[in-house]
Amino acid sequence: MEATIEVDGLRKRFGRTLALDGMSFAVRPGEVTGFVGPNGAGKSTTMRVILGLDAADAGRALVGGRPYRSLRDPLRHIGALLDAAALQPSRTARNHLLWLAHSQGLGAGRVGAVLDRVGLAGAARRRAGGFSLGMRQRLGIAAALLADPPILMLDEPFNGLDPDGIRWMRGFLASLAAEGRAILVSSHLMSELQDTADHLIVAGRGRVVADAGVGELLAAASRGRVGLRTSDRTRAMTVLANAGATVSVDGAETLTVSGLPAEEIIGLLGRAAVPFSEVAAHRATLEEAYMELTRDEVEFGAAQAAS
Ligand SMILES: Nc1ncnc2c1ncn2[C@@H]1O[C@H](COP(=O)(O)OP(=O)(O)OP(=O)(O)O)[C@@H](O)[C@H]1O
Repeated sequence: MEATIEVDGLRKRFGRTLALDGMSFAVRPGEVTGFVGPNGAGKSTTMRVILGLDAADAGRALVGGRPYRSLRDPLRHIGALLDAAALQPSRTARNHLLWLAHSQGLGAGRVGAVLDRVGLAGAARRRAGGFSLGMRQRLGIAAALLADPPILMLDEPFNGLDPDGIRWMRGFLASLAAEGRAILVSSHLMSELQDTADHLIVAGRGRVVADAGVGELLAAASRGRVGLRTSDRTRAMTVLANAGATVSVDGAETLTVSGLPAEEIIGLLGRAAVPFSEVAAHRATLEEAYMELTRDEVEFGAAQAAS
């Protein structure tokens, strides 16, 4: 089976709310695809439709080329974590997974392996009710991996993780993708996906606002900006502005310059004897790329709120 998720033209209305308005994208194998967007953009609804938990009013969602409901052993095709809190608190982690495996006809063989894989082997005999949110996320992912599916779909798996947990999750998702799996992971904090996502689907108001490779997005957001460190900010700003650059202040000694290449900046400052200790092409963060992509969405939202 192909390790892909495809959604095409999904529409879904809840009463007066149009939750999905033509949502369309594809998730490819061997990649972590970040699914991002502000609250209410339709991410969870899309995931629920993919799993057949909500029916779309129009459009279709395919898992490995087929609707979820038509899959014979769905857990062998796609593992999902939608709500880490959905567990029986009195059960131990191990018993939770044994129960799941049993109820899905999977056998107990992989329970130890998945507990190990998510770093919960030491807590296997502890009751899940006493787990932190981060541990619950790991347990939820262990459950999603029980049948060793080629596709994983995780709704906000970074939620509640401390910095160590976030680092662990990034590496973990990357290792799952490196095994050839297709990984769809939602988040509303771009910084969490930095160094993990290969591809981004940005959602806004029920549809896709941007769908692109992360490298491409970062390059586009970085283009033409140069960071400058100088102990004479005022003179540097005057010299560069006179040469036609746009200059903004970042910190006490740092400026961002657009409109001039780094070599020209170095030449201009040198000729004017303005001291500087660093001139470097700006490397955008995922957060900046996202802000640029969603600027129109946000302006629209602000204008709406004001009207
Ligand atoms: N069962 C429901 N009944 C009514 N409205 C719903 C229901 N589920 C979702 N919605 C609405 O649909 C819209 C999309 O919600 P959804 O949860 O899919 O967004 P999201 O992108 O996942 O946001 P979040 O990051 O907050 O989870 C929201 O306006 C939400 O209030």
